[in-house]
Amino acid sequence: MTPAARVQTAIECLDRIAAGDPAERVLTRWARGARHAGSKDRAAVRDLVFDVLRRWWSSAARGDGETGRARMVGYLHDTGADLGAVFTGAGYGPAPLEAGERPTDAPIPELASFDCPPALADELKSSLGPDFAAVMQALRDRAPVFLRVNLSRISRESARAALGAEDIETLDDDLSPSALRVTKNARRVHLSKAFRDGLVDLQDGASQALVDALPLAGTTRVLDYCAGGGGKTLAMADRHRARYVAHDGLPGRMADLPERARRAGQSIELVDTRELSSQPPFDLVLVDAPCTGSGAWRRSPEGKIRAGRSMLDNVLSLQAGILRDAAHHVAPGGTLAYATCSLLDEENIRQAEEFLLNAVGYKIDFTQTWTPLQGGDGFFLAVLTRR
Ligand SMILES: C[S@@+](CC[C@H](N)C(=O)[O-])C[C@H]1O[C@@H](n2cnc3c(N)ncnc32)[C@H](O)[C@@H]1O
Repeated sequence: MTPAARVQTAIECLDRIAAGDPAERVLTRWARGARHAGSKDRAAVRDLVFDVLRRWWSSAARGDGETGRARMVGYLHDTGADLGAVFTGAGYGPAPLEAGERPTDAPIPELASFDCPPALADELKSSLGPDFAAVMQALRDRAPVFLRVNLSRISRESARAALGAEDIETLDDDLSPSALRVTKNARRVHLSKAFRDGLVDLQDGASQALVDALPLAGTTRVLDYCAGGGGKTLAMADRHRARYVAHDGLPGRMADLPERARRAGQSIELVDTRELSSQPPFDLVLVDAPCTGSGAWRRSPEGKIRAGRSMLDNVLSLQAGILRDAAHHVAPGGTLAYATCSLLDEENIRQAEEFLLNAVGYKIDFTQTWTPLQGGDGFFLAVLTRR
């Protein structure tokens, strides 16, 4: 595909996403039908679509319209691209720009310039305070790719050297002693020997920092109540030897965990909700709760364009129910660690405080937050101890 044809394909995908189709489904459907598209084309179209999703409002304001085409005009203009070279109509590219389609350089509304979802602007402003503008700006760009080094198997320095031998360049990252930031050939990580041998895994740097902060020392039984793909289960298991049990309300989400655990040389027991009810209580229960994902909007920008008050209200009641249920599995003297990748106080500190109002015998030990200004995703952690 020519670069212009990739742009036209991204425009068509954006129109479907704007109509409500999930981005992953739109991209998968297009890729299945596009026999002419190679892996580089698929990656380029995906990148373009996700770039525009990250800049949903500024691209519409700059391109003066809400179609995929207007947004693409606004986005490409914002990045300094030569629109005349792309919008030629040649090689399956987008048709030439008409007179009324010129992008604007006039000032655009402040919220649009931050690409802040209007429906949650007040919540984001009050939660982020003086960091609001800087965090929203950071969320307009792609997330860095981080690796977690399995330090029980290899040092960070040796992992960096092993990756470097396959032309994958990385830098140590301050977020965590296990974190490497990939600076070259991130797309090759999956194919590398270090990855296949379980010496490194893909994991955001703030996720790793969050696991560093968990009071795992002295625990012998640990439950990851919302384990999903098991990123945090595996990070915990690499840091501290204990028996790890993984659970998820949607067990299908854990489908990759056995293979990831095998690669990492870890043993993780997977249970469903019924099996969990007959397990003895745990020293530490991690609840990495479903949330708006606002801290990870760089990585999953579709969440930003779908965000709204009713979605937030739904996750708030889901989180409250999950906390109540998970608390039943904490042993006396044990720890309930509540985490989200949200930037919103309502999902974070206020959710933890609400839980404490009704849960007898718990107190907050400490809380910690990370924002994209530290380089990784935004995260919140409340460590609650049970008497
Ligand atoms: C933020 S994700 C977890 C990510 C995972 N811990 C990781 O590090 O990769 C939240 C998970 O909560 C799960 N979930 C949703 N409702 C749940 C429930 N009622 N009980 C337990 N897990 C639930 C979702 O299926 C999802 O996998």
